[in-house]
Amino acid sequence: MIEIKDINKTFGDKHVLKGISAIFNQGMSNLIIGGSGSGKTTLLKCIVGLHEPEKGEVLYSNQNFTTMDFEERIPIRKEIGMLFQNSALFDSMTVEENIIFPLNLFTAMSKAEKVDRANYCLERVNLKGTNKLFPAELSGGMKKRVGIARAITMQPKYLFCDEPNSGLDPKTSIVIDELIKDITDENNITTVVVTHDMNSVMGIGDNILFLHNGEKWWQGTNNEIAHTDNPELNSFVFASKFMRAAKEKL
Ligand SMILES: Nc1ncnc2c1ncn2[C@@H]1O[C@H](COP(=O)(O)OP(=O)(O)OP(=O)(O)O)[C@@H](O)[C@H]1O
Repeated sequence: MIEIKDINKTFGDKHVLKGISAIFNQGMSNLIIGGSGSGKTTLLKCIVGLHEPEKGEVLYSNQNFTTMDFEERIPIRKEIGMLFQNSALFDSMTVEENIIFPLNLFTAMSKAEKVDRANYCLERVNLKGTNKLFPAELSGGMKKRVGIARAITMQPKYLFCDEPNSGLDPKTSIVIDELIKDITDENNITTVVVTHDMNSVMGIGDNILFLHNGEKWWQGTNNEIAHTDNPELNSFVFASKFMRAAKEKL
C-alpha cells in the first residue's frame, strides 16, 4: 500500500500539485487520470522520488519515504519497478541485457541466475526467445513488454507505469493492460498507472484518481466513473461521441 498525504509541488511560481492525498491499495491497479498538464506525471515523479514535493508525505507500507535520505531510500527503491513512457530501453543493449540491468545494479546473482530470471520475465510477457534482439528490432508493443519484463525483474512490491499505452494500437493496448493487471493480481503488488486511455480506465481501473488543474477532483472505481455526475470528470471521460453513446447504453 502507498499513501500520499497533502502533496504540493511548484515549479517557479507555478503551483502544479495542490495538496493531493490518496491511498493506492495493494493488489489493485490504481490509475491516475486527468487532462494534459493536470499534474499526473509530476505526481508519479513525486511518489517515486524523482521530484521532491515542497510539502506532503509519501508512505510505502507505512514507511515515510519523504523524510528518508538517499541511503535510507535504497531498500524501497529496490522494491520499485518502473515502466517509463516510450519504454526507455537502452538501445545499445540486447533485450536480455536490458532486463538484467537492474539485477547487475542491485543484486549479487550469478550470471546464470540472472539469465534464468530474464528468461522467466520474458516468458511472462510472452516474448520467449527474443533475448538477443536489440530494441530497434522490436515493435512498439514488444518494447513495452520488454519494459514490463525489466520492471518486474527485481520482483517489485510496487509497480509504476507512465502512459503504458502511448503509441499502441487499441488491441495491443488491451494486451498490455491485461498483462499489467495479471502481474498485479498474481504477485499482489501495488500498481500505479498514469494514463489517458479510456479503455484502460474502464478495463482495469480498480481505483481511479482524477486530477484537475493540480487538484484531486474525484476518486472512485471504473463502475462508479460510468455513473458520475461530476461535470469535469464527465467531460474528460466522455469527451468523444463514441464514449457518450456507450454511456447511454449503460
Ligand atoms: N520540470 C518541470 N519544470 C517546469 N514545469 C514543469 C516541469 N515538469 C512539469 N511541469 C509543468 O507542470 C504541469 C504538469 O505537468 P505534468 O507533466 O505533470 O502533466 P501531465 O498531467 O502528466 O500532462 P500530460 O498528460 O500532457 O503528460 C505542466 O504545466 C508542466 O508544464
